Amino acid sequence: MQETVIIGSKNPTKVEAVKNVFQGFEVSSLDVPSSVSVQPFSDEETRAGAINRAKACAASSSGAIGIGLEGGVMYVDDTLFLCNWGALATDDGELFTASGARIALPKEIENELKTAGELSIVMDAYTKKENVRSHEGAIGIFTNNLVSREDMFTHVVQLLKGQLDFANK
Ligand SMILES: O=P(O)(O)OP(=O)(O)OP(=O)(O)OC[C@H]1O[C@@H](n2cnc3c(O)ncnc32)[C@H](O)[C@@H]1O
Ligand SMILES: [Mg+2]
Repeated sequence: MQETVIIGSKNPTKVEAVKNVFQGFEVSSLDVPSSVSVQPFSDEETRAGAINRAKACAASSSGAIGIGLEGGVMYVDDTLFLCNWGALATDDGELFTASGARIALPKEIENELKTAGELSIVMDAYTKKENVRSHEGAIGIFTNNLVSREDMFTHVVQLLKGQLDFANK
């Protein structure tokens, strides 16, 4: 029987990241709530969103591995950073979490975010593009396309799968 992995998002950057790492698995996507704010503003809240999504996916289908990936922002001193968290939950109660690479956001973006409330809105306005969050993402824009949102999430999913493999070897 093929093992099933359910990713708690329809965002293609997240779905592709899971497919990149869980090759040979059946990967499906499910739009589940993160049950945190639409724009998490700390590591704790972003990680909680990832965990909520992973647990909801694992609970949705017997024997499935659930994965949650969540984007947020957090301050280090007075600099706002992009942060991302992932969680992997199994239906027998195992839970692993990992965070992604961080990059400082320009002051202009930080200021706009205070008004707009959501980074996706700010990024589309800033780049004059549509749906940056489903393509290169903010991390792609601010690394001049060297690291895309899918690349960053792929690394997070590798960190999750690696921990699962280590625990079950
Ligand atoms: O459909 P879901 O899975 O919710 O995918 P999303 O793109 O909304 O991603 P998150 O909810 O995980 O991200 C939380 C918020 O931060 C925004 N965001 C996070 N990373 C971003 C990025 O790299 N580029 C643009 N917006 C980003 C995103 O649009 C949300 O407002
Ligand atoms: Mg979202």
